Amino acid sequence: MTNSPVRLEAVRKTYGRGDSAVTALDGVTFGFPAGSFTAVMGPSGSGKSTLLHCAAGLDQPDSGTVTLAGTPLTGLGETELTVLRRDRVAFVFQSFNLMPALTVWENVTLPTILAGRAPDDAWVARVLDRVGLTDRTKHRPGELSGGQQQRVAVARALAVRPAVTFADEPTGALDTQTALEVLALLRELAEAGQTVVMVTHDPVAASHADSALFLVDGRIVSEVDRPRADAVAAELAGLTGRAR
Ligand SMILES: Nc1ncnc2c1ncn2[C@@H]1O[C@H](COP(=O)(O)OP(=O)(O)OP(=O)(O)O)[C@@H](O)[C@H]1O
Repeated sequence: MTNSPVRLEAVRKTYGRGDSAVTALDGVTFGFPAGSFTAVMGPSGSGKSTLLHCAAGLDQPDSGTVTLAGTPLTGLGETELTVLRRDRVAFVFQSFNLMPALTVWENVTLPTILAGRAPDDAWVARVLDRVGLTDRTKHRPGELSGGQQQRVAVARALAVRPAVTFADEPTGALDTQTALEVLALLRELAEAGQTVVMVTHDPVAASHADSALFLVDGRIVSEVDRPRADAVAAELAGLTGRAR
């Protein structure tokens, strides 16, 4: 775990109090290796999104430590966290958070500009081509379909070429072909040395990752290397029976 851009140690997270308390993460220790593409899987309510949010510094664990891009998050102020997330991390979440007044091209290049760097126009054009939006670069989000907006969000994350990309169901709203292009782009990021952590319910999406990590009741219960879709589906079917 020495070279882990994302490391969790004994991370616990409980929501609510007393009788209604829910332990979402129950002592998770894991290091996501540099240059790896990991699918986080498990039954509904097993803690996948909570793990992603804690790992990305969007949510704070009750105990344990998270180290992101070499920086321990414990004790960081909101401003330091914001700068770390802006400069080193990309998010592909289901809520797209696109800027309605900006064009597709402007949305995709905004994080790089905010980080004080010049966008790599050739790379941005390539990413937009891969998500099938080359002819939409001057459109605004309101002029696009839901799936197209999600593709803009994916392109925006990939354009930054961050140290770590967190993706929550990145292919959920996409057609099969576009989903495959997005997964291939995530794979490319990992091959270029970046670290990709993807929450998904889809065994086919997980089969594009280097490994699949399985959660049950807030604990990591297994990991499958070079996951095949059928093996992932079988593992999930077995775990669903064990969930509370
Ligand atoms: N803000 C919250 N307040 C109270 N309970 C929460 C909150 N967020 C999550 N939980 C609970 O924590 C547990 C883990 O939730 P989490 O969203 O991490 O699961 P998940 O594996 O991502 O689920 P799904 O696959 O359904 O999206 C669940 O029991 C959930 O109800």
